[in-house]
Amino acid sequence: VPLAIQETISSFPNVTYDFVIVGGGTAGAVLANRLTENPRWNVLVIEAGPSHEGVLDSMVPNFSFNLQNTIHDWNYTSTPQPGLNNRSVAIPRGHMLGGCSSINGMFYTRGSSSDYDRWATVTGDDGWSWKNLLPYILKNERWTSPSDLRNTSGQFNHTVHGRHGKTYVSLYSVPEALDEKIMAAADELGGEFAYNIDTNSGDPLGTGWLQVTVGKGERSSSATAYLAPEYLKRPNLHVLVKNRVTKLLRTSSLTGLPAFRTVQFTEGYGDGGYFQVTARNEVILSAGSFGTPHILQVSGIGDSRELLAAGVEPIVDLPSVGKNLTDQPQFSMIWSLGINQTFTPTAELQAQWLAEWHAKRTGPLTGVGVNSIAWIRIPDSSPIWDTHSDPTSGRNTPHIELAFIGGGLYPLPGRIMGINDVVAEPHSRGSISVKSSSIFDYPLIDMGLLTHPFDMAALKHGITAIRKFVSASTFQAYNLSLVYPFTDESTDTEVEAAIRGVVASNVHPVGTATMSKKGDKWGAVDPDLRVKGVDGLRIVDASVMPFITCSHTQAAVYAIAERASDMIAESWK
Ligand SMILES: Cc1cc2nc3c(=O)[nH]c(=O)nc-3n(C[C@H](O)[C@H](O)[C@H](O)COP(=O)(O)OP(=O)(O)OC[C@H]3O[C@@H](n4cnc5c(N)ncnc54)[C@H](O)[C@@H]3O)c2cc1C
Repeated sequence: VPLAIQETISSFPNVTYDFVIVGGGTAGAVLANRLTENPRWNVLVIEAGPSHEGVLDSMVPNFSFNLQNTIHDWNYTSTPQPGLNNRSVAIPRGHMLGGCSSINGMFYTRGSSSDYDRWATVTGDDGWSWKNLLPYILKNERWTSPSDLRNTSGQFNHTVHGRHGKTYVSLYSVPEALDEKIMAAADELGGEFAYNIDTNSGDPLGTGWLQVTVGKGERSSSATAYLAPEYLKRPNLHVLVKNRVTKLLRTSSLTGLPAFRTVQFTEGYGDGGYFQVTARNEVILSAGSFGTPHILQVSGIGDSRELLAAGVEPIVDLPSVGKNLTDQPQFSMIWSLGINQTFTPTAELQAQWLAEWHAKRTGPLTGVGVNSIAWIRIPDSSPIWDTHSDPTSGRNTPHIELAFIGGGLYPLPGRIMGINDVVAEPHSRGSISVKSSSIFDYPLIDMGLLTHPFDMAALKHGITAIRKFVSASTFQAYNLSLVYPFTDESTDTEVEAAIRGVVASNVHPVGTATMSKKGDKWGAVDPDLRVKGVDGLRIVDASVMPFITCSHTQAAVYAIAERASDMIAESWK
């Protein structure tokens, strides 16, 4: 373990910290790196989970699912979901350095330009627009070749990528038989499925190749990138792991607003006693969409009535904390292939793949399981618009994401084919609320999945689009039969019941401490990410997104964190 990462606070030299970052996750690691570029600032990161170093399942792209339900996952469970026949759903969250970027599926998708332009409109800060945020998106990105080193020309647009950032981004690396079918179907059907050379240009609509946060055959997380050994050498960066922040404490204030510059934390579960650290400049909350609102709530910052009911003394009434929880409902349609020759990954093959990965960082384990995606917009002519308003940010924005899952190994297809149907920008909202004054009592997480009827209508539109897609002539050779979660014979009522029976969270919760205009009564932070009505405290993570992006959310989090680092540095220089 490098000196900069320690498990007890007393292992660090006794210094005054200029910034204390709560959560060494996706955003937190970016801030830790950028703020310590200034050698005059001492920065402490407090992370609840362990270090990322040496965790094989986090390094090998194909092993990411092994991390769920382990010490590296917070293992949250939702409340019973009325939209899902009262089922509770699992919501994994990273519990290690790098946070979710250390356990996620590595999809690299930015969303649409209108998503960011909408943030700029609702916050009144043009700095959040696509045009102004793009430099930060590129500042994060280090575009590189996929591990199979194939010729990728025509598979991406080099003008929209950054080459000098920290997080590796590359095209998928394990070609599959299904790939050519997907592209042949996109060609044959055209229109909404037409090939899009780069769905990360700000205009995602259409079918394209997947880009992933993988470089040199390994996962690139915010920990591997921003807390790389060269940065851990900085004497002004201290990273404390396996310590949970339990509360923010009030400190004296010069502005008249309540100040919260002291952080209380503990090793393990509090049995070893509690510690405190006070930041000279600011405390930055980067504990993620659940951790951040929960810490605010146990510290007395939130909806006063809710806090009182949970036995927490309210200090700052901020009713938006924990509201506006937004996530994408998703499920997979699965077909079996009616052909003789399909591929099965035997134990022997898997052992060979692992040996290849260890020796060369190449081979099938460098893949994430998906090579292409399509982003579909419900047409203006759809009857859906007779009864629903459009939740998306603009006309270049999809309602539905399709992700294609093959499971084969070139040239053989897998035994089954899956297509994920995802509502990219849902209407439904949920909430996270505090249960007691102890951080160790998990909060109540209501994902709100499928509580708005538009989201069901959108998923059904997705099913129609998927059926059209697999009707392309290229799929005839596969002799497909739909086996899950309904069949081609199912009635509309059966389909809807099946959807409610299987829909899960797309594990992209955002919006629980949302940005709004300065002076707005709703929202938790101003456009400069300062907590409203509070001094000395900012939030930098997925919780500040006022609306979800039509994407997997890590690219947007990286952009927020890169811009926030500049804003914070600017205000204390
Ligand atoms: C299984 C999974 C798959 C995903 N797949 C993708 C994908 O393929 N592509 C994509 O773009 N996005 C994906 N996402 C979503 C994406 O990774 C997240 O949106 C993003 O990483 C969130 O970043 P964050 O900084 O807001 O929070 P996090 O990365 O979660 O960071 C929060 C950190 O704070 C720590 N913390 C929380 N509470 C405390 C406390 N009290 N004290 C100390 N530390 C605390 C946590 O342990 C964590 O390290 C996935 C997420 C998951 C969980």
